[in-house]
Amino acid sequence: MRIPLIAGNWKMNKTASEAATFVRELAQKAIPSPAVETVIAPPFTALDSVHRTLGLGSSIGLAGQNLHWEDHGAYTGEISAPMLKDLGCQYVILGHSERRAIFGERDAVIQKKLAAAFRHGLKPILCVGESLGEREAGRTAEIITGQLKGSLAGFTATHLATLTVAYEPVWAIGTGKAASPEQAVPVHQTIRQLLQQEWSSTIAQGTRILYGGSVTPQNVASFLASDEIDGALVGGACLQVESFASIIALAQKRTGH
Ligand SMILES: O=C(CO)COP(=O)(O)O
Repeated sequence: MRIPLIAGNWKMNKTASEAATFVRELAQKAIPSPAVETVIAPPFTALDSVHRTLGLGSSIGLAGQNLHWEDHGAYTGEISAPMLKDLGCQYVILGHSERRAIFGERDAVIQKKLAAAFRHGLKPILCVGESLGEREAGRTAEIITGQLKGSLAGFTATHLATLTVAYEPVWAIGTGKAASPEQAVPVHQTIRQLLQQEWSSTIAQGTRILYGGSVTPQNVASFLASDEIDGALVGGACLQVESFASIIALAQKRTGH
């Protein structure tokens, strides 16, 4: 049984003090439920204030938005896995399409980052997704498969036990044009089949695959209606307490809690 995950990727939004106000309100509005896991990924500078505001034992988990593959050293401007752990993170988002497109991250680098996450017990949320041109050229499955094989190369089933994959079509991110469930589900199936082929059916059945790209309170239920879609990675709609809390509530409703 895969417990659905609703994760909010704040991207480069909110100062530490704005973040504290936000999570105080979110903790009041979002009713905790064991049926749906909730995670937020504030910018690095807000992690400490969010962690302190939520307090120990909060039902809202924390994720970093990125990390460096080394634990420490001369890497100006970078943040390591032990630093994220120390600030209360259980998760880290890796391979986001904005990291790939704007910062030139390739699968081989994402692989090293995944290794750092696994080494330190941070659960990675690995993002994959095709561009509009790639989809229109009928290359979606090939692109997703290549990204997964490249970034997951060399990892064992034991490593993958803590992996979450997020399918985020690049053309759906921040555009207000979400994929339809009919477009997303076959890609989720492709991802699950690859996990089965390359690792095991236990890994394939146990790995959560989220959908991301213009998820809103209006469309989240249509994604979660499919057994293939184990939650959502939310961008814009996670920045307001009302909309993120209602996405969480809708996910809980889907699971009957
Ligand atoms: O990139 C995303 C989450 O990681 C999705 O962003 P939007 O929900 O704003 O499209």
